[in-house]
Amino acid sequence: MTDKPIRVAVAGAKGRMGREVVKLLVQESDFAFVVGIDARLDGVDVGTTIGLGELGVPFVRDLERALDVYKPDVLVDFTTPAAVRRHVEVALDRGVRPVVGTTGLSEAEVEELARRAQMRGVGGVIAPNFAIGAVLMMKFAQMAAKYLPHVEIIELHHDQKLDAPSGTALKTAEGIQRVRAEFRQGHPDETELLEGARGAYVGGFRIHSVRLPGLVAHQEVLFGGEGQLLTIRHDALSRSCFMPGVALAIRRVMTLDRLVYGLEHLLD
Ligand SMILES: NC(=O)C1=CN([C@@H]2O[C@H](COP(=O)(O)OP(=O)(O)OC[C@H]3O[C@@H](n4cnc5c(N)ncnc54)[C@H](OP(=O)(O)O)[C@@H]3O)[C@@H](O)[C@H]2O)C=CC1
Ligand SMILES: O=C(O)C1=N[C@H](C(=O)O)C[C@H](O)C1
Repeated sequence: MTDKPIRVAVAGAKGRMGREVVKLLVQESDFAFVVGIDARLDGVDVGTTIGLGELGVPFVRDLERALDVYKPDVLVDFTTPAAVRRHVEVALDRGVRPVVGTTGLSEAEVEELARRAQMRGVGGVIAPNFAIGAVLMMKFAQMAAKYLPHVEIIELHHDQKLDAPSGTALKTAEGIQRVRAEFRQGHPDETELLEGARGAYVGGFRIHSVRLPGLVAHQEVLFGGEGQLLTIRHDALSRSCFMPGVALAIRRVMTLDRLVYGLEHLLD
């Protein structure tokens, strides 16, 4: 007996990440791409819109209708910080498992969504970064912070990004805060001559956000100690680097009975 393919809906299918996800879904035989969600392209074929040729898979304007009519097992979401929370709620309430790459959810919102998933008995994955290299960068940064607690994060992204700091930078900071006793770095009398010069303050250290055309997604975590510096850096040079993580999440979410935050929870 062959297993049935996993039915997948994609919110944000015509965006930079959504397009890559659609390519992934049509390449892998254990996935069936059933519907795209887009407010402005109701009824239009997703494939022709994103240059993949006719796929026979429509865009549907309304998320509720898309889930009710096409009955996906999984909703992949790469949309915007403004849309993502409601999308996850709608999916969970219908028993559809969310796999979310969209950033901008606060820790409190993630906790609230995890409670909702538990109440409904539905699995889900929220991962601010699906690239294995970025997951390792966050892990290495957490290891280093225990021994080198003076740290600054610099994240660099393309200039169309809506949220700052990035979800990856915030998750890196959360991990560091778990192992670093809180203290305020730098000189106590330090003054910003230009507002924002020292970046965003989180638990005693700083996150700096750079936005430029030409960049994709990059992050450095810098540690300083007496007579030494350690830099941990990850560069996403192409959005294809996120796809193995997305594929893993779609497959693994089918067996989860809770919502997990971070790809690391799906790795050995
Ligand atoms: N977790 C990870 O590994 C990664 C996460 N990201 C995150 O993914 C998100 C998307 O990034 P990216 O693809 O670059 O962004 P894009 O702006 O290229 O794509 C977002 C898409 O979502 C659509 N959209 C907006 N609102 C809705 C809605 N309510 N319903 C359905 N579709 C909607 C947009 O349509 P329109 O333009 O018409 O509004 C657009 O097509 C960001 O939050 C980003 O930080 C990005 C890369 C990796
Ligand atoms: O918007 C992006 O591009 C990215 N967003 C995610 C984030 O905010 O961390 C992941 C990656 O950095 C690319």
